[in-house]
Amino acid sequence: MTAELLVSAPDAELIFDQIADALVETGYAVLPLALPPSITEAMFLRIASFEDEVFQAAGVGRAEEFQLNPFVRKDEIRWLSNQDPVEASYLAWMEQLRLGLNKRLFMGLFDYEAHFSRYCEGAFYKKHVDAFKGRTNRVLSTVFYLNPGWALADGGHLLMYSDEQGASLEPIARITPLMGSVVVFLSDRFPHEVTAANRLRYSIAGWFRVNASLGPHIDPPR
Ligand SMILES: O=C(O)CCC(=O)C(=O)O
Ligand SMILES: [Fe+2]
Repeated sequence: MTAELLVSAPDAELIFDQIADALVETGYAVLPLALPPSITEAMFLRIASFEDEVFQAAGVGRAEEFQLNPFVRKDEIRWLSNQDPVEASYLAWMEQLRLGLNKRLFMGLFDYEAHFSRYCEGAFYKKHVDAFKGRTNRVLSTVFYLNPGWALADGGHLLMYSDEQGASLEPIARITPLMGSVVVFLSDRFPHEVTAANRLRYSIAGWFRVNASLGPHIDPPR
């Protein structure tokens, strides 16, 4: 076996099977390693290389409802684009996932948008849902983590709640943002939060969308 084979990508079709099965069973999937290590590594180097000015304060709501609210979220973001070859390789993998899920689950996923997120020390994102039932075209959320050697004491956990639970109840999942992990979940089903990070924390949040355009009204890209 060559060295290249040893570090070869996890079989994408198998990964897509796992994600599809988990979505059917529980509505969410957590995979410790999904993307080819070369993409993970390159994306880490990319986000780590950004100057502060590259990021913008993350807001809440979309379009005319958009507002900054540092009591809700303190992460900073930068949207991905196909202009950069590294970002394009990540988006290409997500495109494969889009097609793979449409094939397996007939989800009608139409496109994908994603941004880098940077949580500086102390940053958090309070409990929220990524989509309100019937009010959005975001249907499936993805989060990808780029943090080598994340310890429990580093905080910054993604806590997922079941939508039937009240505010005080225990999360159904507590996810460590460890390098290479991927979380995929139905956007309108799971309230979730990012607890305060005790060190710099990188993730990429993304959303598969359905085409919600009706008649001549073209749904805005963002
Ligand atoms: O970074 C994470 O773990 C999740 C971020 C998130 O929930 C979001 O950006 O909507
Ligand atoms: Fe979210």
